[in-house]
Amino acid sequence: MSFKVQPAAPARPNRCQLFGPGSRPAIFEKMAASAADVINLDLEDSVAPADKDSARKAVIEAIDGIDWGTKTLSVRINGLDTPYWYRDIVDILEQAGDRIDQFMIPKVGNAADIYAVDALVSAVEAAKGRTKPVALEVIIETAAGLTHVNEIAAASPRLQAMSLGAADFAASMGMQTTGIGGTQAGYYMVAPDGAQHWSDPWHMAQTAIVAACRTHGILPVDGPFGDFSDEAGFMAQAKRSATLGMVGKWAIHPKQVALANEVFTPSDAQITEAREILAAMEEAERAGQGAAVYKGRLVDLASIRQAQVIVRQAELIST
Ligand SMILES: CC(=O)SCCNC(=O)CCNC(=O)[C@H](O)C(C)(C)COP(=O)(O)OP(=O)(O)OC[C@H]1O[C@@H](n2cnc3c(N)ncnc32)[C@H](O)[C@@H]1OP(=O)(O)O
Ligand SMILES: O=CC(=O)O
Ligand SMILES: [Mg+2]
Repeated sequence: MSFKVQPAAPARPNRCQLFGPGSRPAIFEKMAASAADVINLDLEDSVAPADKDSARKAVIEAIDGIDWGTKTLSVRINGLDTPYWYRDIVDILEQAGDRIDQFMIPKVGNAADIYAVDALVSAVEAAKGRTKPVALEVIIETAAGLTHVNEIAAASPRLQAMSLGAADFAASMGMQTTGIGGTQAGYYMVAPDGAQHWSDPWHMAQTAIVAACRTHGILPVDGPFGDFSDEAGFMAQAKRSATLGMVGKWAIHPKQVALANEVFTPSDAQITEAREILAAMEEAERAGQGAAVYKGRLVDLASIRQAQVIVRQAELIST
């Protein structure tokens, strides 16, 4: 272990982030009634330029006008390369109440992007005497974002979560696909017997995001899976993300909420196994041993840390 202890990520459930266009207020109540842990009201790419002002107004009304329960309420602002983003922040912080928890910043390219938003948020909060600081979350969805992912993760104490945005990421990288997440037809290897084996084109970006997040105590989240009719594809993508250390996934359709919650909630079997490993290690410790055998396999002090990840996830969700 480094001298610097790995910081803990925010202790709140983030298994599913349900998105909805800010220009479609008719679905806001449905979003609030969903089983998603986080709600993302979108002012960015799901809102046409002509609707930016009216969507912002609708979101401001909805922040206080709808009962969001205990959900984390986040608004995705427009990108810093647009004329809209400063007004998203200023109008929301001047006109909406304290129920907003977080701004999501899309297409971040470096730490200075976060600094700019942090500075603006801080100024408006101070001017309005707001006592609840708004948190930030970011999307890594450009080549620059991935290149600077570590400095982005370290950029502000307001930062709580970081998502991979597969659609814009693919576009920025020049990837030859129009799919949003999941298996890509061109990304395969040929085995000696001629069989095709699909590989995961999102793996490197996901792993880089998880490492940056874990280094700086931020929640790593998998972004959208566009084909909402493909449940098996969503589940496979989500399971890969969970296996790599991500804590949740976006839903771009209500159908996907239950799927994400299922994958990112440890199963009873996983919890039982984790608790048995911890018990086996306590027994080993009492016997003066640092390693033991559990169901025919090695468990040691590292296994305690692995098992604690599962137990902590389960405890977080049950509270
Ligand atoms: C690449 C990115 O940036 S992704 C993030 C930005 N994108 C978004 O926010 C898009 C979010 N999703 C949507 O806008 C919509 O789900 C769409 C356009 C994909 C599909 O919308 P629809 O054609 O209305 O879907 P569908 O007819 O299957 O909806 C079924 C029900 O769910 C509701 N619904 C649709 N989307 C949502 C949502 N995001 N949240 C809650 N409820 C929703 C519908 O109102 C409908 O309700 P009803 O049964 O009471 O009539
Ligand atoms: O914003 C999300 C994306 O995939 O692009
Ligand atoms: Mg995007």
